[in-house]
Amino acid sequence: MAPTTVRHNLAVGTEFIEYLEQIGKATSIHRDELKEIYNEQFRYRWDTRHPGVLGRPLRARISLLVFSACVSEMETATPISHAFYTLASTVPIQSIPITAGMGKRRRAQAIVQQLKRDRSKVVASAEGIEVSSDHDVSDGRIKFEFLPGKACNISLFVQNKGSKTVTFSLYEPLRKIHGFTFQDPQGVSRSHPLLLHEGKRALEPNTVVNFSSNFYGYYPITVVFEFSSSSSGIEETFYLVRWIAGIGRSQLAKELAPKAPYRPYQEVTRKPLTFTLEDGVTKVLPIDVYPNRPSYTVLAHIMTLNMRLSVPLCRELLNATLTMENYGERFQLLLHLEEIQMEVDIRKYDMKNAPMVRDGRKKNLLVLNVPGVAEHRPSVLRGDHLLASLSEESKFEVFTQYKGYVHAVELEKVKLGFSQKLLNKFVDNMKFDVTFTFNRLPLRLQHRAVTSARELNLRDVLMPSISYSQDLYDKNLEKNPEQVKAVNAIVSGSSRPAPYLVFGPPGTGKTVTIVEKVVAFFCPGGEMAARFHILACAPSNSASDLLCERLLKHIDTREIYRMNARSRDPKTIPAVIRECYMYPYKEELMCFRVIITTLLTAGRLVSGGIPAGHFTHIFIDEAGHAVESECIVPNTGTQLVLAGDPKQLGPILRSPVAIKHGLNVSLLERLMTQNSLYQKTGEHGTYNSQFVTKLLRNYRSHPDILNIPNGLFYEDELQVFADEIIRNSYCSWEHLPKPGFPVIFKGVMGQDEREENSPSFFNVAEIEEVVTYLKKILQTQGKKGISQISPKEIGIITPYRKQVEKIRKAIRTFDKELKDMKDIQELKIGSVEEFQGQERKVIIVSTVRSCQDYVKMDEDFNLGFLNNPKRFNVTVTRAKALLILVGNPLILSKDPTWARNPKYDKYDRVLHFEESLLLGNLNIAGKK
Ligand SMILES: Nc1ncnc2c1ncn2[C@@H]1O[C@H](COP(=O)(O)OP(=O)(O)OP(=O)(O)O)[C@@H](O)[C@H]1O
Repeated sequence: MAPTTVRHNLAVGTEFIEYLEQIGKATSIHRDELKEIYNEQFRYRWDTRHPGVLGRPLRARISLLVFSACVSEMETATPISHAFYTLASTVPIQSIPITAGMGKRRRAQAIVQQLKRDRSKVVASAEGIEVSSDHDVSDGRIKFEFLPGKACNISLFVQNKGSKTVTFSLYEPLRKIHGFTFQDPQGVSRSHPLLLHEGKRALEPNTVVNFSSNFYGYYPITVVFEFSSSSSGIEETFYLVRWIAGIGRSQLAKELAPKAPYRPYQEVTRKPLTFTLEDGVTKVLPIDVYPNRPSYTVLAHIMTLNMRLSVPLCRELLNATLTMENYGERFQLLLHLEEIQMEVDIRKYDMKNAPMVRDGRKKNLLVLNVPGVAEHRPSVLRGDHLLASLSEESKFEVFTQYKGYVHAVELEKVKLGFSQKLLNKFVDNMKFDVTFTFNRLPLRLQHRAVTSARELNLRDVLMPSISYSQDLYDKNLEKNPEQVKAVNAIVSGSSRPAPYLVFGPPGTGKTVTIVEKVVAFFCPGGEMAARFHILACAPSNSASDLLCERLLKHIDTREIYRMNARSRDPKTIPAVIRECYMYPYKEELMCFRVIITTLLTAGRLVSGGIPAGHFTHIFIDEAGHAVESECIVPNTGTQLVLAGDPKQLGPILRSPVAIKHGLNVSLLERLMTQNSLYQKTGEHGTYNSQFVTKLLRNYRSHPDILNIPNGLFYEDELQVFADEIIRNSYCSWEHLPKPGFPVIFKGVMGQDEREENSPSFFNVAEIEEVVTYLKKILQTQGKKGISQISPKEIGIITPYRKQVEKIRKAIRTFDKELKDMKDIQELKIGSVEEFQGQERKVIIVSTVRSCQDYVKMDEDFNLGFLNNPKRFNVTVTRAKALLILVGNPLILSKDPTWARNPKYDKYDRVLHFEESLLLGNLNIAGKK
């Protein structure tokens, strides 16, 4: 039987009204006649049994369904602050004309338009009617706490404090949530309405909400109350809405609860400033690799002053096709646009009246508390600077801005080096207005790279059309497996001077093939090795660390140098590759066979004067994740090898304008989609292996883990080649809902919360599940053939930084069993970005999102898992043997990627997810 969701009921209800119109019975109000039509004619029309709506006056029921769906649509479509619910007190729902030509959707929209006027009308008392409870919070919200397994009763009182009699005809939850039941001593219904006489107080509750759940979590429900009163002989219907939520928090959840209510940063608006700048004290000497520009706030200013471009010329440039002639200018403009957005974004964090104190150990440093800095909001790194002015001077016409260099970032505190002039007059708790800045070095390096592209003659790399080395290429290699083909093509330089691309789905060995195998080939020691110098890069530190760790297995440590940015916190570097921060002299650097660094830090090699042509090969792993201008930061015109997957995370950018004009398309993706050398040709649509190799053998995951991404993103081309013992190592795990199927979806009714100034979200109910599963995994030692697992073989992925921080705290600080466990620090907890390129035997994912209101925000700011197929893809392809997904199925099922499962129709899928809530545990693909 089809499930009776609100939406489904709405569909059936409106369909039935249409049917009544078709048979000329639309105006019938006779209950028995409608009942008969419904049961005898309508209900079994298409062999689908529609839900029973017997026993209630049908029309009224349908109108309430229409109303319910409208309110729930409003709830889901708009952020709370903008969701104005106006109940058409002047236009009763029943009287809205429903014309035959009007589609269901339009009809619902028409009603929404009438309802969306004033939320307060459905919250506050109307006609003197009040719906209240002992648990009222405010704004129509009723929250109560519960303990798992213990029933709770919440009394609701409906009272008439007005001056005329009102009829209370119905109450109904908008959507059924497991655990809630309603008791109603007076049996209010449309057929038995209750008259509420004016001024009469309710002595006993009209409605009792019973709730119980065996699980902690956040269980919200929306209840609609229907009333009517007559005015000048006309009967008017109106509605009140109450949002009721049961909250169950364990001890851990209480410890992780918001430290203070969320208060978004207020933009500190200031009049135009006249100030003198007083430089501070820094340990890190800024290097000028490219002329530093003043900070910009206005697009026209940049274009006219710095690029000498008028606005129409900018528009023309942005819309033009990318050529070598406009390459530098176009990318510079895109980078400027990105910078403007960075400038706008960082202004949100500026602080007013922020106190500073002297550092306890180093008296020449001042300490500023910056909430959110631990999660890079704002992003403040060692070597960056900020500007501070004395708050008491801010009203002066002219005042001094002190430049404070960041010496250290510790949790929420930033230690700053200011000039002696400020230190001389400083007393503890002196108040400052603080302006944050961002480090322009990455942008400057990219400006330098794109402007010198033409000068360095990179046409053959960026717009390749030929290869000089055709005869070097061994055609026989085509018979070999893809990895061998790729290695040989690179070694023989088959694509030169064009870049060689290695792309393929997750776990197909791009990193291994290209970096480990090729680099190892070039570095056997001896005479041959002396000819080769390799630069291996990746866009992020975690991917570069991974390259280094893997190469260290094959190459002598003395041959490799992992170059880290000075701003990098040494504590974040894996122990095996921890390096000192002093850069070796140029001559020393040039002796290393392999240098590994991030793309941007590679700019230091160029600044440091490493001659063009020193590196024989430049490898870029995770190239799909890098902005094109980042990819050419290290480029000196040598053989470039790009490894990546355009279906995984792309470049992360802020500016919608820069994104619209292509800055979010990586070099790898541009070549693959726009350059004929890298496209499929011939009858069978094959790639030219002289320039590109596509890897299709997955060496990482169990087939059931791969199944969904394989179908969704790779046309089921991926083949399973993962080691059988490893991939099956959790198939007999006792906690699998379906034995042999190592994917678990754990449905959790949680709440996405924020705290203090941090805009990032967390969800404590999900953290509890993550911790519970983690313990189960770690406690499964040698049972039923499952071998002991070390924390370093487990990864926890979540899209929000706050959730990362809270999960870390839960595991490393609060949980008594976990915090002292051996190697627990090695358990990686991070964002999807930090897991790109990584793999673990077991992956636990916390999706966090539990409120539909924020989904649009995630989409706009490129956050979270919803509406983000690339992030979904990276997340679900990290696990080798066991994947556990923890999330709210009601929210996730609304996302096409999460909900996509061709085996179910729309309603089944919703039921399927809802069932996971009821059962507590569901194996997502296990139900066939
Ligand atoms: N030829 C091979 N034989 C056996 N195992 C392999 C082979 N190539 C790669 N692997 C293994 O497969 C796993 C995935 O490899 P790798 O990380 O290089 O994949 P990738 O394509 O770079 O993945 P991602 O797209 O997720 O970054 C690793 O554990 C690696 O050791």
